[in-house]
Amino acid sequence: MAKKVAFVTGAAQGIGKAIAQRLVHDGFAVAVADFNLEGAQQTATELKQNGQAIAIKVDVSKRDQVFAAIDKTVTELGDLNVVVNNAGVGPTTPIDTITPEQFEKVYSINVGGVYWGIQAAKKAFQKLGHGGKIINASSQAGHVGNPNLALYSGTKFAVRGVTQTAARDLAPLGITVNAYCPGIVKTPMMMDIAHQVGQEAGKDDEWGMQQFSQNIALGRLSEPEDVAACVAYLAGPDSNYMTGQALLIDGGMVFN
Ligand SMILES: NC(=O)C1=CN([C@@H]2O[C@H](COP(=O)(O)OP(=O)(O)OC[C@H]3O[C@@H](n4cnc5c(N)ncnc54)[C@H](O)[C@@H]3O)[C@@H](O)[C@H]2O)C=CC1
Ligand SMILES: CC(=O)C(C)=O
Repeated sequence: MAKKVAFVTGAAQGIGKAIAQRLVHDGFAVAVADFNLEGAQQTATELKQNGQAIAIKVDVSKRDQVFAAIDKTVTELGDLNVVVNNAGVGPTTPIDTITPEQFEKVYSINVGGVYWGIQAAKKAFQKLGHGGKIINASSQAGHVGNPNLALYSGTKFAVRGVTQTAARDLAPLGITVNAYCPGIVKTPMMMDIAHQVGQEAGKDDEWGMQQFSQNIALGRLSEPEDVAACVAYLAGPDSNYMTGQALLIDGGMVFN
């Protein structure tokens, strides 16, 4: 079987790292792309014990950097089949505290990074003469408004909209576009959010996390690997007849 190549952003840690690990396990050569080059290199070194991986520094909010990172992936790994636009930031932003600078930063990364990843993937797939799969990070917070996350939640609703429209635009090229919507995942991002929510209420991190974990039907927080398993499905042939979807992987928090 021909080698498959995946490009994963935000793969130095957390969910992106788990996705990169799972895709290598599934036989992909993986480009670990992150703003944090040292972390990306560390992940790539670990992945190389089980397969092929490279590390690439990229700021996903910068269109030119995303195109250059995808070009580098094709040059070094020889193909491109899957692009996972996973990188994101999640500051807590009570509605009246949002500044133009925060708005610019969070939308540039969480939404801009998805637009640039889609454009660069489309260009590369067309140049390579085949279709491909684009997979974007949304969230349960992109299905229901989460308290104190007005800015973040807005970006994750936007990612669902971008995913649906891109799915329609790119279907004639043999490109599918889907999103994954994790619930509360034990990663550095979620630990930071729990810490901030706890501090604002004069409570500790554990209390902060409990505010998010109360309504999970399956009764536990998510591991990054829970998300990676569903992304592996979106990256593989079993999801070939699926496009424009936003898959909820939240242990049963949001039912729609
Ligand atoms: N942790 C959670 O509970 C949930 C996370 N998500 C989403 O999943 C994705 C991954 O989240 P986590 O792993 O939890 O986050 P994390 O904060 O643990 O890791 C994010 C990674 O993205 C990288 N990154 C940040 N800004 C970047 C930029 N401009 N360019 C390139 N890389 C950049 C960071 O260096 C880091 O390695 C995000 O899009 C997040 O919004 C969605 C739902 C729940
Ligand atoms: C960080 C996030 O996506 C949450 C709380 O759903």
